[in-house]
Amino acid sequence: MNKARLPIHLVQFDLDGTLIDSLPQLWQAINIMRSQLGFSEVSAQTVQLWIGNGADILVQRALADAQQTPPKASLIKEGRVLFADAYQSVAHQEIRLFPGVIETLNALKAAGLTLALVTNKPFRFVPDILAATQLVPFFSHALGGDSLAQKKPDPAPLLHTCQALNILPSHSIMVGDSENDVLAAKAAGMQVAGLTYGYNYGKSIATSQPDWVLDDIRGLIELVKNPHPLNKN
Ligand SMILES: O=C(O)COP(=O)(O)O
Ligand SMILES: [Mg+2]
Repeated sequence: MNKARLPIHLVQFDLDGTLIDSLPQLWQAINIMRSQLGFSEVSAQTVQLWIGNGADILVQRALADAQQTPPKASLIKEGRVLFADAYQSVAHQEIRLFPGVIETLNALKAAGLTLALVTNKPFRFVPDILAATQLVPFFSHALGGDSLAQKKPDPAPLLHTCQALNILPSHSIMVGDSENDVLAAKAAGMQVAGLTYGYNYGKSIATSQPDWVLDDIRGLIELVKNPHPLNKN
């Protein structure tokens, strides 16, 4: 059944796989960590399947794959430090925005909407990435995966952002590439648009049943003006 659609005042964006293609840098950092620990390198396609639950889980997945068994706590600890050092040095280098991102953010801002960032990436990596991609001025609020005790798919970061900006979840939309974004938005009582070009464990975002499925982020520009069920995919 179609829900009544309320006007949208706040757009919350995911980062990895939605605004930026961070796979090259995450892949590089995972391989640096694996090499330093004496493990073989992996393909970008494999690393892509591990993205979505923050850096700690990414490292755990990369080590479990390397050992073909759950890694010991001491190895995970070592891996996290090596990954963090490697990623810190490459995270913002030659980073690519997905097509239409700047055009979309400009159009939404010009339409008077408030924009926020809610990523599962640890917050310490976020400011350099936003600065390198010239995204800083767009966002009124930004949270990382370690900013609160819970991260997506928990609704807490999305609800926290609504509260901080004094905008109701029912007047907000989440935009992301992962089932974690869709689950968090639904649990928060927000509308949600799923993008097809990012990282979702190799699955189609449509399987999570977001309110809209978009192949191009520029689709948001019309959607937020008229978030009517007829626009629904
Ligand atoms: O850090 C991750 O695993 C994914 O980050 P995201 O929430 O911006 O997609
Ligand atoms: Mg993402």
